[in-house]
Amino acid sequence: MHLSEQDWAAEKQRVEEVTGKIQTKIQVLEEQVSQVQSDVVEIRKHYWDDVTMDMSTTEDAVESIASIRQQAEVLSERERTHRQAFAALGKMRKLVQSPYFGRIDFRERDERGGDTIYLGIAGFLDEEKDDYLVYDWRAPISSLYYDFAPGEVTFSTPNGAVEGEMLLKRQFVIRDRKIHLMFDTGLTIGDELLKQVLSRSSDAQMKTIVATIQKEQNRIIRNDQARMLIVQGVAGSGKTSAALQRVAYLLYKHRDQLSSDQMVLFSPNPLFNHYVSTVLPELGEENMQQTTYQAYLEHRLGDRFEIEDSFTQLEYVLQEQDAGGAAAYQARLSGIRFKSSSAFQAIVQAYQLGLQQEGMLFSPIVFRDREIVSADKLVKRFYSYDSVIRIPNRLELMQGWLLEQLERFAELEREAAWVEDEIELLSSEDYHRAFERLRKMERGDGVTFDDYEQERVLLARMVIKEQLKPVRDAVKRLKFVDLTGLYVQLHVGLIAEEQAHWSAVHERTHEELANGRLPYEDATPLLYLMEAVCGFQTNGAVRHVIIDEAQDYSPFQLAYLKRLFPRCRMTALGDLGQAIYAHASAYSDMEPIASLYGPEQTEVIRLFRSYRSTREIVEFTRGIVPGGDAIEPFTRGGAKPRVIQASDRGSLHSLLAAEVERLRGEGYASVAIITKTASEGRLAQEALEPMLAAPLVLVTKHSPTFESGVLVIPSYLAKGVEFDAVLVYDGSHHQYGLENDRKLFYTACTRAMHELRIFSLGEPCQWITNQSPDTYEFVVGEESKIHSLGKGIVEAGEL
Ligand SMILES: Nc1ncnc2c1ncn2[C@@H]1O[C@H](COP(=O)(O)OP(=O)(O)OP(=O)(O)O)[C@@H](O)[C@H]1O
Repeated sequence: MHLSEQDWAAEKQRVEEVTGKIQTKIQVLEEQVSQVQSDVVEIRKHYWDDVTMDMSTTEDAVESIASIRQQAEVLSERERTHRQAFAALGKMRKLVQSPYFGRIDFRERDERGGDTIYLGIAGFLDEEKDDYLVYDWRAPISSLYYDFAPGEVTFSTPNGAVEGEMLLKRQFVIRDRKIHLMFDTGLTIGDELLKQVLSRSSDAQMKTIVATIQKEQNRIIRNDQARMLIVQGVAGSGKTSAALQRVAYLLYKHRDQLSSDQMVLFSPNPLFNHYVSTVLPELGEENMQQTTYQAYLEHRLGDRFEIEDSFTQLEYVLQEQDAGGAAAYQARLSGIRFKSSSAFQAIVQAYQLGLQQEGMLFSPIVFRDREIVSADKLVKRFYSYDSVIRIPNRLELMQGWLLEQLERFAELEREAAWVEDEIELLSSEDYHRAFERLRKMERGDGVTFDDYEQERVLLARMVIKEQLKPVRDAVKRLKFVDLTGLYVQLHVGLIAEEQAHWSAVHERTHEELANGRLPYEDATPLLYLMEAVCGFQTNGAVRHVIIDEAQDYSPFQLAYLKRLFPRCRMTALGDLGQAIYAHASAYSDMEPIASLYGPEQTEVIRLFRSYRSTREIVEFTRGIVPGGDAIEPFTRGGAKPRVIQASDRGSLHSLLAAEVERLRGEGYASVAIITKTASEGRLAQEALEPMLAAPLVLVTKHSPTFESGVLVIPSYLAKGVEFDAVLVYDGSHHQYGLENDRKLFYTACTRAMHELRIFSLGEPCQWITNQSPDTYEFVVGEESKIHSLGKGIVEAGEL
């Protein structure tokens, strides 16, 4: 809609006025911050000057403690004020550059006149006039902007619904305190603006979307009812974006009860953690806790086993599958699927119940190769307790008993020859340390260190105590429970159940665990068994858990997370089209997630519109997955995806290198060569690196971050992220020919924002050839022609 010169002049003037006032506020805050900062420094410096310490009588002592406490309170109040002022200053510094992005004129029903409301990433109050010059985008009234076109509207407030009429909706792009763009919009938040935002080059880190949140995304962001909110959205539909703005919204709405450390995001990999870590700070909020499921497993079981990660498991599955899938592979696949299921969880539960009566296994308590308490004795002790006592409680009783046994053992060991030897071996430093420690320990007992006999007794005690420490610690951590044995025994019990390939599964599990390795599919069941036996751990402090790529979690893992966070609300983001793990492809809908809290507590929001990629890319990629017809492209045009067939690996690399150079020449900042596996990635990197002008970075599961530029990245690590241009390294029938490869291929292709090129060594896979030929261009690349063109950069289209 065309805006008049007066409109422009008025809005320009307003921007000047508002930014002027924000600037004044910044000065005030800067002074406040520096003042409070010096207060804090002063208090810390003179902390003890203002404290009166007198311990002569009880009253004096009480007074002294009160005086310390008072001083501590003064300090902590100042520190809090400093934190708040500093955070407010950060927000104002952002706001002054771009104070708002939207305006709505709203008249409440049965009222005259109306209000003009400007929306920005934070609110700004003109304190003198008590007037909000900018409303926070999360304020109740701001939802009008995202949900309605001008006309009849309604929004919810804590005091109920407010109805009225929206008279105007206007969008702005303000940078460096200047209006760059301004227009009045209709129903959706200007497609034009969205097009502009989406056309820009991708970044190594995600951006906020507050200025262009779409109506269906707003439903996700502001949903405050569901215990379990499932967002089932197609690739690039803004699931992650909506979830992050949702965190910001919840932190704002519940600012008195909720803090960022009570929210946890489970990311698909550490790279993704880094990719999304800038969104909340950009919105002036602190980041929530970010982790991966793998990191949690490491935290719980890392001291007992070398835990396989999900990527290594996936590499195994993909490589063995391509190698023809021998019997061992089939057995492992079947084991992975079964061990991920709720049925297996129920078996573990039933097994734990059975252990109340019989079957508990323990490791003997051993010290210096001597058995202090045998496994048999431990079993007898365990079953000597009343059978109504729960297993974890019995173990607690055993723990106390064992610690007593260790005390007794220590007393008896005092005369042992090894103790004498150890004392002899004490260095003079050790000896001195021992002396100091003993002096402190024995203070008041009238014991002196001059008495040789006394000295020897004390040193012996100390030596034994130190040497026994690991045994005592292991007892405290219930490590005398033979967890591995219990888990293997569970497998033995299932052999008769005729579960497919079970003998092979059992053998493999046994062998791996015996070598201290824990396969990924066993990690959650074993952890669950450990907790069922030793006592469940829960985290009641966490109030919101967000699971990204939720389709990649097994039903068992989801149930585990539910138990771990008993007081949380959950947001699960998923796309079945991208379910790439062997355990995940075992189910074909979101049922395992949907049934976690039951239908009454669960709400599902579906997103069909894909924002990441151009219309042409979406029209191609939606043909790869079943049900892809429902995917709606956004109206941003670009080139059709191009499939380039090479006859041998040499020409594949030449074609790829030429394409990379061409795309870089066109100004694309991030170009990703996506391989199926990590080993294919290494091969690609070695071959291509010498052929390219720019450095070629190989991204592995150990890379903590990635920057823009040219990357080689395995498909599963590219999950959740995006690139200006994607070059699928080898989309041939040979590489992606099986049904199991389809989702991996889809995941790789949907990472592209502007350009998609699929190279193929030989015949392309059926996920390409089954599509309508209108959706892509097909080129047979011939190396001879590359040379004949006689230039470094070759356009595949010219071949
Ligand atoms: N309302 C919006 N305004 C601007 N950009 C948007 C909007 N919604 C999504 N986007 C952009 O679309 C891209 C994809 O978003 P996002 O990564 O959140 O999608 P996703 O559904 O999590 O994708 P995937 O499942 O494929 O990883 C991002 O660049 C994001 O900034």
